[in-house]
Amino acid sequence: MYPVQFKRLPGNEDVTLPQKMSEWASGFDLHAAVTEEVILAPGERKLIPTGFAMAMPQELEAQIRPRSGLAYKHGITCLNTPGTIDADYRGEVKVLLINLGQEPFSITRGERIAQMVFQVVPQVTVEEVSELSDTVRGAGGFGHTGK
Ligand SMILES: O=c1ccn([C@H]2C[C@H](O)[C@@H](COP(=O)(O)OP(=O)(O)OP(=O)(O)O)O2)c(=O)[nH]1
Ligand SMILES: [Mg+2]
Repeated sequence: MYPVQFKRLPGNEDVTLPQKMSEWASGFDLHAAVTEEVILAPGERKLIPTGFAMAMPQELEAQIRPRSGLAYKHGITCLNTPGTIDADYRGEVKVLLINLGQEPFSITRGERIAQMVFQVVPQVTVEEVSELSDTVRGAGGFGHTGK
């Protein structure tokens, strides 16, 4: 178990902190901390506040992912999915939503807009080299094995 801390930001006492909606859910649902109703027009993107900041062990990251229900029913997704929350970030967590649907979408305070999944990030060493090891695939990519 990795210890993660959530800090409610001032003025957001009424906004639910990230929470799992079922016992074994991967994601903690994130709630909008908008002060008034926000409308996303078709094609429009907006950065939505969540009203909290957090701290996690340095070997973790958090990913901000869309909710499939909003994507399926309304075409609402995260533009930068998965959004990356670095372990050393102490600012407010925000969600970059975009409306890929045909209708305006309304976001009200407290509504669940996205989810956050924690991941372990392997620590690596890097070095610059002049030759890489050979593989069967080589430089083939972008569909070179067929459709
Ligand atoms: O969906 C997101 C993505 C990022 N962030 C915050 C946390 C993250 O640690 C920081 C930087 O994100 P990222 O590295 O993706 O953005 P950047 O454009 O590289 O900014 P920076 O130069 O600050 O790293 O912004 C969010 O709150 N929500
Ligand atoms: Mg960055």
